[in-house]
Amino acid sequence: MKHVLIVTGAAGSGKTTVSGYLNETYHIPRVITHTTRKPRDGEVNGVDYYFETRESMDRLHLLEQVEYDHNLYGSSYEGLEKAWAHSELATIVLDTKGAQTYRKTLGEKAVVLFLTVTKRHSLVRRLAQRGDLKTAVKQRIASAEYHRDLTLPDQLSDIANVIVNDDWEKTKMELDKLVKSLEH
Ligand SMILES: Nc1ncnc2c1ncn2[C@@H]1O[C@H](COP(=O)(O)OP(=O)(O)OP(=O)(O)O)[C@@H](O)[C@H]1O
Ligand SMILES: Nc1nc2c(ncn2[C@@H]2O[C@H](COP(=O)(O)O)[C@@H](O)[C@H]2O)c(=O)[nH]1
Repeated sequence: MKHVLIVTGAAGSGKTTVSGYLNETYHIPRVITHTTRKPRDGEVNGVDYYFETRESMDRLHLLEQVEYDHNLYGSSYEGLEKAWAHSELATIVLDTKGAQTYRKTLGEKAVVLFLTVTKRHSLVRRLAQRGDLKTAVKQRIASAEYHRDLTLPDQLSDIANVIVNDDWEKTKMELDKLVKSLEH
């Protein structure tokens, strides 16, 4: 049975890092999503995101779309099918609202992984270390979506796999266990 691992959690919790690790280690493809956000330094169109305008976003046939920190983000069923054509297991990085939509739409095919950290201030430090501009970090941590995604939504609490991503070595071991459980 095909599965998609939904990687969700707050900004800076390590969603993209986790998805990259699963791709490099297990060749699990990531569904590339669409956004109207401007690319960060080093981000490449078609690799990190499909970068869109509000107009081009309107023309897409999306499975779900959200507004997050004043920008639109959305993902398509075609994107998921494209990833599933290569592998029974795919990953997608979503905010918690998108994670809930996927679970409602795909049921048990959507396996949810919620990332968190013990100390919230480490998230801000990680965003700065990633190279995000000071103004961008300030705006992000002031957004309602950032605060919402610090906590696992009630609707996902019974089904989500939770990883406290304080220590990357431990996180990798937990991810290895999760992948093995999905392979069986
Ligand atoms: N366990 C960890 N310890 C220290 N740094 C980490 C850890 N996991 C990830 N990072 C670093 O934290 C930064 C943010 O990680 P990442 O970009 O994966 O977060 P994200 O959840 O995808 O954020 P966003 O939602 O803002 O895109 C990166 O520089 C990454 O290398
Ligand atoms: N519901 C969706 N959320 C998405 C999608 N693509 C990314 N995201 C999430 O948006 C925020 C902000 O991302 P950033 O790259 O600007 O830091 C983050 O939580 C992503 O996981 C999507 O298609 N749908």
